[in-house]
Amino acid sequence: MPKITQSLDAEQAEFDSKVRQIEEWWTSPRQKHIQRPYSSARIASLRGLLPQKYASSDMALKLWDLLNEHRVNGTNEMTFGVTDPIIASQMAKYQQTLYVSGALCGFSEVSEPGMDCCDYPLDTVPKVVDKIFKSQCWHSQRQNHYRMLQPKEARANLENWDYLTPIVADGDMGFGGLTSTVKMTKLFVEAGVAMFHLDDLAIGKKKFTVGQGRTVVPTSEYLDRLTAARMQIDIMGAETMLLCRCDVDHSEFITDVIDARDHKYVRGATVPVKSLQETLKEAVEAGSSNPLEVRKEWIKSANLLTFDEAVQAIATPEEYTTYTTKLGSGNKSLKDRRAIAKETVSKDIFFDWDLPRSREGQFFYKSCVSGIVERALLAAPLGDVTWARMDMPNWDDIVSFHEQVRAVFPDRLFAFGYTGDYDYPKAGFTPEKVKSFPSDMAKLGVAWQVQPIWALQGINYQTEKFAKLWKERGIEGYVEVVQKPALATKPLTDGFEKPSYSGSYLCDAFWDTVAVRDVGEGGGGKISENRIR
Ligand SMILES: C[C@](O)(C(=O)O)[C@H](CC(=O)O)C(=O)O
Repeated sequence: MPKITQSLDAEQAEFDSKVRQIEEWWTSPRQKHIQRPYSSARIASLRGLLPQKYASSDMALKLWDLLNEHRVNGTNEMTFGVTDPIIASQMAKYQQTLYVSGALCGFSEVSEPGMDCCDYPLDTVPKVVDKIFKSQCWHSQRQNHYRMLQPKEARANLENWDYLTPIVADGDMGFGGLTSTVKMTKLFVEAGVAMFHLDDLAIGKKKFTVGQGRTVVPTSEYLDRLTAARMQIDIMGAETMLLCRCDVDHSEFITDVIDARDHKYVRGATVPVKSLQETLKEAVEAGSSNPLEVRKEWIKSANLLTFDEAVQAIATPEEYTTYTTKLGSGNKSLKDRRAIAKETVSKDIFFDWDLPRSREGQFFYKSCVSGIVERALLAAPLGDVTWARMDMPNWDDIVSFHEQVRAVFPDRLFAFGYTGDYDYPKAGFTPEKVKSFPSDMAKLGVAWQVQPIWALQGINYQTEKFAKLWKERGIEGYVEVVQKPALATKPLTDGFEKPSYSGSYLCDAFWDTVAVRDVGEGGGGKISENRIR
């Protein structure tokens, strides 16, 4: 291996210049809102010596412009989840972005399918992004080639789609410790993603049917995750956008109480009872067949409250006012809260956040809008877009959340996901309100909106209909219900009619270019690239 012979002075000058370049880059309109907790020199020192350029940067800049245009106009992009390049190609005609959903990938892009538990390998979603991005490039190539086969005037009548729609992808909770997040980020950038989201959910603790809610990680862990991703994007010198998703809404647990900023939302038992785990163990040993019911009863008996709620329940109204005044608006730890309560409230406050801890050690957590706002505000400077993921669309909460964040960051971009099983009537939405929901949210700055799992509900529905038709009517049904309408659809659904979706012209052009010959009838007609040139 040859040694690098550069002088120390030259090496230092090169390094200093790289640091200056990074600093300049960070002041660009796309970058200037981001606040890094690390220096440009640290990033320069973390880079390798071979400068790389990533398509992810081009796609991110495109997305950045698109979403900011929407924000300024109070409009929005509407997209849906996709894992299949064929579906992605048709979306390009109506959507300006695509979403690669983790839930969908977990169902269809792995050898062992399962519910949206993020238990698939960390490269699963990046691989799907890579597949779709390459297909977008291919469509763009074949369309461009086909157009350039035609004389200039004829091109006016041809379809001309922008297949290079920026891809937004699901980074879930980063798939492990910080080095996993770094590796996943690298894969996303290399795959051509425009933006990906990282959530504050706990790894391995997504539960759906056991009557328990989501689990979030401490604020500090969430911010570290986002910082790890941002650092890796910076190391790569990419423009890739980071979407900070916060899952506090409807979260029932937090994994740890290491961060005092979370203390006011942690719930504890306010009566001296046996711990939940002891109670469950004893119940099971005594032959209980319904531990869920035992858990429910225990929760009732323990009167779970946050510390401040426990103070309010015990103190006189005057004492509580003195308590909250002394508390101020800072993020006091439980220890500080206890000390203030001791000074201001005459009775003792019983509060034990260990008694309710789950089998896996999680603490009970009170989800509320202020909790989401606090996290979103802390996360915002590390990312580009904010998403408060909601289990149910509560309009008042949606307005309150976005208004509070916008009061601090007026130009903030927001995202929103129409989770598949939203029950709109139950959430108080009239049909009119459902209709205006996207545009109402757009006025709050929610520039990017997604139905993440259409491919489950929608494709299942369409496939079931076609499977029935095929069984009952065979090829006649196919011709009448699929082929004829597909070929009659304008714009074309790219179903076997010229301009050839299959890319046959492109394929023939390769032969043609290599062999410098006409491709003959049935391929590209008599047109050859060499003749056009
Ligand atoms: C967006 C999401 O993360 C996904 O994996 O698609 C899911 C989708 C859903 O549950 O509808 C989520 O919102 O958690």
